[in-house]
Amino acid sequence: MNGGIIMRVIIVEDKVAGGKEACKVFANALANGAKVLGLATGGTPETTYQELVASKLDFSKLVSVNLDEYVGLGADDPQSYNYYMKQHLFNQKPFAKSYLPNGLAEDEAAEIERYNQILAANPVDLQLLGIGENGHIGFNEPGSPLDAKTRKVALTESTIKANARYFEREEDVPRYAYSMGIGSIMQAKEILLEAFGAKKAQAVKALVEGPVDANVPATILQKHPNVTVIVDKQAAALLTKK
Ligand SMILES: N[C@@H]1[C@@H](O)[C@H](O)[C@@H](COP(=O)(O)O)O[C@@H]1O
Repeated sequence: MNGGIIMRVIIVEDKVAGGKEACKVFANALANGAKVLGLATGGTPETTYQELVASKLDFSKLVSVNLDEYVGLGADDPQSYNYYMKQHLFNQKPFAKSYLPNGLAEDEAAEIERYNQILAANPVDLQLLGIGENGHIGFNEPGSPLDAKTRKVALTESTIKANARYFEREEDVPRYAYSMGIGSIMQAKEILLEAFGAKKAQAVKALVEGPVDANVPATILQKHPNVTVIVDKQAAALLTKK
């Protein structure tokens, strides 16, 4: 239970409508002086990025920090999250500075430290999140410590399978990633989580109605004071209160 904090849940027809709602949340954050945007990858935020690209919003004086990156993939690798961000947002709407973990860093501990320093120097005003079918956020898989900062994480089999659609073969999906920890994510002043499609319905039910449970990492968001959840009808299907 969330101790009285209300999570705003917006149910939309589909992911296109979801992207439009999300764009409003971004516009509002910018109007309120947001300087640092926390960004996410995956299929879910694609419509949001389309809306942001089409909008008049200006990110040229803002900083972005991303949640995660696959260990072993460089920024020029089409499957990397660095590449994804350039394709979906940065090429069209550049920021003053955009940070992602470096999947090719030789010294992993130094890379984690570097990213934590970036986050300390750039507190996130609005963090965009998707959600894994198993309730993961970033790459914080079930059982992740709820107070962790950036770290190297092993992907679960379910995440490897879910993300295999972006790779030629399932064997090509990296087994590790650098991810902002749940503690880092919870530092954001405001959080916007999106979920579209029936595969996310169970995770969304746990997120909105379940108890806080480290086995469903997203449920910790119930303890955050400013969370908006945008879901389509399919992802909202198991919610009891609509
Ligand atoms: N690390 C990412 C998450 O940030 C993302 O939210 C999730 C869902 O992805 P999708 O939006 O493609 O369903 O999967 C990946 O594992």
